[in-house]
Amino acid sequence: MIEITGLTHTYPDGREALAGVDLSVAAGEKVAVLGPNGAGKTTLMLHLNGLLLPTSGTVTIAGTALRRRTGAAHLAAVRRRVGVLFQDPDDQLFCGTVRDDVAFGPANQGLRGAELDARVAAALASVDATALADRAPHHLSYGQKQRVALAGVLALEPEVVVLDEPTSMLDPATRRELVAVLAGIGATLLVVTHDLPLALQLCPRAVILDAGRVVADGSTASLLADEALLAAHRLELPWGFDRALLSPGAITPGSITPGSITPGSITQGR
Ligand SMILES: Nc1ncnc2c1ncn2[C@@H]1O[C@H](COP(=O)(O)OP(=O)(O)OP(=O)(O)O)[C@@H](O)[C@H]1O
Repeated sequence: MIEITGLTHTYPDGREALAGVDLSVAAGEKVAVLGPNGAGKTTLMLHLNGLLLPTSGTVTIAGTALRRRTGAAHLAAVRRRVGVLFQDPDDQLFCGTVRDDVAFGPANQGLRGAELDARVAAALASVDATALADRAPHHLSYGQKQRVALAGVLALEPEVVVLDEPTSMLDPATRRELVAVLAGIGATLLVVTHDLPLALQLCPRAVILDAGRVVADGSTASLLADEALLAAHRLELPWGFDRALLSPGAITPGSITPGSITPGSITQGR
């Protein structure tokens, strides 16, 4: 589904944020993208739907390649397939009501009438935001905005969903509910996060990015169990984290339900 080869990105001021990234992700995989501040995670994410284009190298989504000089038709094809949830939901909420906001993308794709209404209702229900449909997005709390922004992404029924720090501002209950929603998504999922328990809960596979390169790629549990690897890349499990959760088979996709592991149960003191 995602094939990235030799991807470099240098910003106009000369800063090289990606220095040769190679990454393959199969359809339906859930992959966490970990790494210290400034590693290039957001820059990588912005290449997945062509918001940034490679300085060199190629990003191929379901067979459509994005290169330095990619045309509008290729960009549109990729953007139909890849939904991106930005770290700040205010970057993607702009309509007068939540319902209109969630409808915006599918309406742009040509959906109308009952079909559009059903798509919006299903997306809002999937993030437990049905009751917010008539509210003004700019009046919502941060966590509510984030759920509505996710509904807007899911309403497009993307094959790939990319999330940048989806839990950074959520209270524990909202976080737990979001994890359950994301665990149930059939799409290929890439999650950029500093929340290592989230990576473990949601993503069987993780990559560590540092200084613009992939420095580790493997099962999330095995990467998080490698204390030297974590220390080398400024990654830390939360205080009190139960290392038994890193044992093979301790977390399975089936164990993630709205009532399962919470950040509290993982980090509760020892
Ligand atoms: N628009 C920009 N212009 C110039 N440099 C940038 C720009 N955006 C990001 N950078 C630089 O590119 C590098 C990678 O930044 P990026 O935001 O991709 O890292 P990140 O891994 O997402 O970091 P964080 O965990 O802090 O969000 C950093 O050195 C950053 O300062």
